Amino acid sequence: MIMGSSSRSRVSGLVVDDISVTYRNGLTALKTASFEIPKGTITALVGVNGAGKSTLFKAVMGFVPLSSGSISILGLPAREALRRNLVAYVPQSEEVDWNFPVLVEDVVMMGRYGHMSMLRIPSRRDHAMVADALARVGMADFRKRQIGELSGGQRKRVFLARALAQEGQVILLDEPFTGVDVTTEEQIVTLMRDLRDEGRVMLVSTHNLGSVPDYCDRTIFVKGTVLAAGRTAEVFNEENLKLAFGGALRHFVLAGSDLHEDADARQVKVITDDERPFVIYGAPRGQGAADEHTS
Ligand SMILES: Nc1ncnc2c1ncn2[C@@H]1O[C@H](COP(=O)(O)OP(=O)(O)OP(=O)(O)O)[C@@H](O)[C@H]1O
Repeated sequence: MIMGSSSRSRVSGLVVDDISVTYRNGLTALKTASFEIPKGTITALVGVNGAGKSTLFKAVMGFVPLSSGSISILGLPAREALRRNLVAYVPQSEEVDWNFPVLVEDVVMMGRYGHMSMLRIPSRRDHAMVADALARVGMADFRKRQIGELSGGQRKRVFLARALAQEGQVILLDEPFTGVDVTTEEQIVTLMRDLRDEGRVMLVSTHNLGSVPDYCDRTIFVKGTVLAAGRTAEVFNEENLKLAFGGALRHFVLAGSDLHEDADARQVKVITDDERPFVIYGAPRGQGAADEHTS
């Protein structure tokens, strides 16, 4: 249970306090989950399929009701922060109907709807914000294209542009790197770092474990609840990976003649989901702390 304090919550980006979510079919997808992340951070949300990552996003967005607990965003109750358009959501590709005929610039303009009157007539500022957002994700030349004609990576960038046009201060990205090539992944990471440096809160669900320590300041391990949360340097370790992923990850150790021609006792431990291995370089157990790196 996280105890509330008004001075602390003013600097907090996102505080999830003891929340539980039960779907209508009776399945409790999250039970007494808590974590807190400050502003100006990129946080990874990791866990196996069905662990509850999307449910957590939906809970923050107010798409599913909490059966208990509370969420505060930038020091405000979630409902108020949502009303003020402070939270932007970049969905998984599968959640979007790509056959719907809509231009790229119209998708990004949707991010401005919350800032417009009921008539939704875009102002000059709205158009400027859309152009800026598209330029920022490198998609300005595609503004008159149909969204359905774009590649997976280009669509992701358009949805990121929508979040920027919305001026979201808390941005939730649901698996932004699925089906994206390495160059696009790098562009998205660079953009996320810039947004972090502007003081925004980025929460990213990802299955690319190997890249988490590269760009995520914090990590939250999810498995029906929050197993562990904190600075990546402190919590992204073998123990929590095993707790969260168990048999879903392969572990192997390279040592001895597999690794060295001489009698070097050092070893390399690899924990992998077969996409991006997480590599721990170090001495064998009992011979000093391991130095952790990713490939
Ligand atoms: N609308 C729903 N109604 C009932 N159960 C649901 C609903 N949405 C998700 N669930 C269940 O809740 C649990 C958590 O699902 P969730 O989508 O949050 O997992 P996830 O961690 O995002 O998984 P993935 O990595 O596959 O995206 C799963 O058991 C899922 O089957």
